[in-house]
Amino acid sequence: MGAQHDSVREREIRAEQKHLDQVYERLEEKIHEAEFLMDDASKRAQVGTPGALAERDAQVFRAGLHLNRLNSEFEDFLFGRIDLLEGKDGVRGPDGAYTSVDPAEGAVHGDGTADIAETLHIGRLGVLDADYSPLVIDWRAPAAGPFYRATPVAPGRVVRRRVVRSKGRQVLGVEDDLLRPELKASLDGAELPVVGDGALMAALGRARSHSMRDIVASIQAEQDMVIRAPAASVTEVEGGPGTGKTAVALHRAAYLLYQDRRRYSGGILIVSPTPLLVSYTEGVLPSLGEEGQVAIRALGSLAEGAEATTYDEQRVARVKGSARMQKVLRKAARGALETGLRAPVPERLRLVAFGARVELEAAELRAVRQQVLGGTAPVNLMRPRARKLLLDALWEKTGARRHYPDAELAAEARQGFDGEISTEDDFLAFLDDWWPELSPREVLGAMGDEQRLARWSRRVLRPGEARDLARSLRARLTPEGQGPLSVHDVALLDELRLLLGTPARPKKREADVLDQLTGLDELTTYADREGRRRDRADRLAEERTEYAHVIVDEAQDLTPMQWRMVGRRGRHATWTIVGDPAQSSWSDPDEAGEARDEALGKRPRRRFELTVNYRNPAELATLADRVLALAMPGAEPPRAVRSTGIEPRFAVAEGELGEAVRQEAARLLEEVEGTVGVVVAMSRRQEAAGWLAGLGDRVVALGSLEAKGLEYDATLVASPAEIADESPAGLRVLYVALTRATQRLTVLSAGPDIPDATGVPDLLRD
Ligand SMILES: Nc1ncnc2c1ncn2[C@@H]1O[C@H](COP(=O)(O)OP(=O)(O)OP(=O)(O)O)[C@@H](O)[C@H]1O
Repeated sequence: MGAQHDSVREREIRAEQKHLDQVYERLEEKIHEAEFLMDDASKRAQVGTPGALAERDAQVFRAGLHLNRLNSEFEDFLFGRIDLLEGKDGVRGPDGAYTSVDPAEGAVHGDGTADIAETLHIGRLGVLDADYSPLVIDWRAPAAGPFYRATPVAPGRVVRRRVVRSKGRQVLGVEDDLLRPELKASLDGAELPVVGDGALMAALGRARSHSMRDIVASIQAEQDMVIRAPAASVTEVEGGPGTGKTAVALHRAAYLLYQDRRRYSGGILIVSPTPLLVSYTEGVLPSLGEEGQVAIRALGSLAEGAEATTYDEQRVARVKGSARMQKVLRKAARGALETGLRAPVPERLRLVAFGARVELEAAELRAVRQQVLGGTAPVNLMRPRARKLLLDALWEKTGARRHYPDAELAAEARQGFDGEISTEDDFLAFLDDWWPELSPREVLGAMGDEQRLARWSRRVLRPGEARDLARSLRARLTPEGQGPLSVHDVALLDELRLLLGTPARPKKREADVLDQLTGLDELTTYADREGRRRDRADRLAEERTEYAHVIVDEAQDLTPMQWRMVGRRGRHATWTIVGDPAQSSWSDPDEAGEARDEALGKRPRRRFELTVNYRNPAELATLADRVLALAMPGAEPPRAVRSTGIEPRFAVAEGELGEAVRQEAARLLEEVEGTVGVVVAMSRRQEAAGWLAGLGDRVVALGSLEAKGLEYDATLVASPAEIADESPAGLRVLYVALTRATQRLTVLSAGPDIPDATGVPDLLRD
């Protein structure tokens, strides 16, 4: 039976190889065509006739795309196949495939036999043969839907689903799922063979590296519903750890671009909690053939120019993230004008005008300032009005108006007066000191002064909170606001930018016509393209302040102030929001919920739930579920899809914690092929890196908040009690730490964990 099975497998691999050869032959033809078209197009671009751009549009675009993606050295260009019964209405779509999801009336014969009427191959992009029948269907096309959606309960027309594994041009293996096992199906007159036992398990068991892989070959039905959900509104997705929320969000970005490239030329923003998660996930979209239009940014890098990676103590983070900061910042932006940040605020204005001295006293100046600040415009943009009202007051003071009974003459004289004064150095210097153009950093720096901040935050923050906030700002920033920002400072800076107003920016560089053709600039080496991809992505992020679609990953962790910052970037956007309340490290979910509602406005929402944990084996998930029960009583954990038979290990640090961590990490490195993550309390983040020195780059140390979204073959969680005690949301943070491993988990206890005789810490006991 085994030998026979092997020969079936080999025969099936040969059959898929034949198809793949055909695909590559066709692709080579397309490359030649594309090169010819590109060449021709660039000649026409040099001639520069007005119609040139329009002429070469569609076909060159497509050819360039093929070329670009083909050169991307895909490991598995073609990865799937479905064998289908005839479609119900016999109608075929533009790609040549039947459009109906349901089988035709007579597709299954009375004796339970059926013929395969259609075979579709699914790949990273669509390829048509010379007579326009599909050789490969793009995974995002409607015809590919059944590859992901069909289940044995609702198979539709799908009889057999096959995952084809290939490397370069060589087919390595096939794995089949039979969705209608009750049928005796035949293909070209022979019985339909079935090989292997499922691609999903094979994919899940593979060792992990420091970058995430795409899941195109094994997207599951509940995930596919999210990926292909219509984009007209807000798509909200909740699911426990490992349910594929991040993977789904990334695949959705690729799907949306495929669906409506024109609309999403406005850019897709993916907001990620940490730079670690950004670098872990940023390879997925290029592997799906999508690059330029998507910017993945960490929360600490969302405001222009910021690159924050440091975290505040929880106590301070709670204040900085709170919606109450809006009021404080508003007061600070206005109050900073009166504090003389750069030079003492002048108390009076004295000038000589029309041959006489004119003067405005402190009280008069204050009245002008109050009048201007009564408006709602950003503070820096009020400067012209302040200037105008000063001139009004000065003009009144000269008494000159009375000398000109004729209105026309008076207006002329006034114009002369304004012209004279407003170019005078003394007046300009006064204005700079009295109404300086403030930068967000300057105001943030000014908030480091305890007395000032106490004034600006009166009746909004408690005195202790204001003190903590001022101290935290002063510890990192100079009084001018220079110095490293914390992740939570960035949202404050962004809010200040809004309150202060940005001076007009220089005009954007004209977009390069060749860039728009996605491909003309791609007739280059891979390394070249990588460099350019980064340049382009950077440029995109610099230039865009608003996006057409915003995807928020780990949405449960955004503070109210961060929701405001993200919301500003998607005022006219559609949204996809993925998260898990049970993993939230924010202490006041209600306040964050309100800010989220405000960011999303009245857009209709579509909700989805993901229920299957693809990451953790059941043995590890069961342990994590105990913490979930404490962190969120009554919450339903996701169902772990596989089991390894390997239970978590419990160890106790008898001596120094660092030494024990090192030993246990070394042990895990022996046991797994891929990566090991060592999760410690945030306060131990620095020293933990030192503990692991010399163990190689397969192992990394992480503060508990940095572990968000990441995964490792094995995880070592050092002192659960320390992690849980670090903040009011500590148990949820511990739940995150315990759900990072794909194979093995070691829990290392120290004194505060109160381990029992078998080393199980108090928090994890049954
Ligand atoms: N359909 C699938 N096929 C293969 N692998 C999958 C599938 N869905 C998810 N995975 C894998 O499961 C792991 C968890 O996915 P992901 O990180 O997207 O989950 P998550 O819900 O974002 O988790 P967390 O909430 O813990 O951050 C990843 O390794 C991902 O590749």
